[in-house]
Amino acid sequence: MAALDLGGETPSVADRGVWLACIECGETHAPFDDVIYRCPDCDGLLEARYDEYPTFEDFEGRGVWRYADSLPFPEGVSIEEGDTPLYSVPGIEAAVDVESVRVKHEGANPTGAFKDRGMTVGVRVAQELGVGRLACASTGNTSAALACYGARADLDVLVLLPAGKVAAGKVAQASLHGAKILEVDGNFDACLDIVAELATRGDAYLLNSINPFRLEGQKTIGLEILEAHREEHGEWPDRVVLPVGNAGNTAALYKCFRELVAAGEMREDEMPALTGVQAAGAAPMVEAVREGRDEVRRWDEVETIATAIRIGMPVNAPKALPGIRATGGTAVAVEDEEITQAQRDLARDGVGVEPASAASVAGLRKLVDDGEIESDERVVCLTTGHLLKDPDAAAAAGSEPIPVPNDVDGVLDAI
Ligand SMILES: Cc1ncc(COP(=O)(O)O)c(C=O)c1O
Ligand SMILES: N[C@@H](CCOP(=O)(O)O)C(=O)O
Repeated sequence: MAALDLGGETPSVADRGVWLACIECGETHAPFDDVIYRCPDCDGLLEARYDEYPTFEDFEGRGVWRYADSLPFPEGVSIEEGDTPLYSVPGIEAAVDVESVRVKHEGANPTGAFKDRGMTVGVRVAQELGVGRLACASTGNTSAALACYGARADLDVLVLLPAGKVAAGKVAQASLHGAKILEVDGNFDACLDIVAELATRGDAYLLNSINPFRLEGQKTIGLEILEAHREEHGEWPDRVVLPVGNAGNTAALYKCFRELVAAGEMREDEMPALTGVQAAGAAPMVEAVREGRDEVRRWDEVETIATAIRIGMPVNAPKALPGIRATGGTAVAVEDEEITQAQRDLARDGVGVEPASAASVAGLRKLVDDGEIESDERVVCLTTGHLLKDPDAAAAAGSEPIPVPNDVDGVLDAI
């Protein structure tokens, strides 16, 4: 372990080696005395900090909790999340002019999305704080994961969904795991505004990605990518391409890389270039990156087939934008048709994903075509959720079943 910090104030309130620091003013706060989501002094986003940052040698075991030395607890409310595959995708690799493409498939998590990594940590923190009710706003996957992990921890779960805009598989998951589901006549951002207000009033513990402990769990995506990529290629990837909604993963991966720099595992100039992809109909981060702005402008009207990333105000933008810049990354918007084509291409390589996940591959293709990604780069695309999350989108992207009569000749005619 390396006794290094990530900058900012030396903590006055360290608790078990972990504390919260404001990314804006640097003020530090005890993590488990009170429930806080933002800096009480300046309203900035909070980040977990530790008195030591582990090296790869310190990790043992499997899944998210293999990385317990970089998490706030030695174990969590776990159903064996993490340890997802880093697939080769020969068809995509042949079609895209880069050195290599690998796909980190987070659809292989217990509830079929990366959110489980955040919830195994976040729900453990909720237990520590002794809260009674967990809550989130969701485009679907967060609600499925929170319902599942809340059930496992025997805690009440409340979820607010944008009415009519959440894929069927996700609502079914939240429902069966026992969450109370409220459908709001508004988009995801409106749901988040409401649930954040409930949390501030103390009516629920918020487990969206504004919660800094959620992102601690999601940091392990980066650790797994780096370990697996180095094992296969002998080096870190040059670039990680990922879909962006609330920008939690972008923030978490940047934090992962910075902690490895702090631990002496990685040089700053080796951090993979974080490359965010949004749907053209919901692209406030892309707009900010392309216009060189430090702040994201809220989009009130958002629309895309990739309902998981139908988000107009990414709450983690103040963490994610610096990550994209510091790593030499970029951001790009893709059309829904490009997303659907990438979903088909991934499926032909044997990787079944929901539309938002396919955005990463669509974005890679676009950036290569535009000459923004070089042919000598080793790239990892993050696919964030399983195909069955959104069966309607999958069926629409696939081919229609052919009705045939009940006899061999009829079947032979059809083939
Ligand atoms: C399947 C899927 N992909 C991507 C995202 C975007 O991730 P983030 O909010 O971390 O940017 C989400 C949710 O936001 C999601 O559910
Ligand atoms: N895609 C998300 C949107 C909410 O993101 P979060 O990471 O802030 O919880 C979802 O599945 O709800």
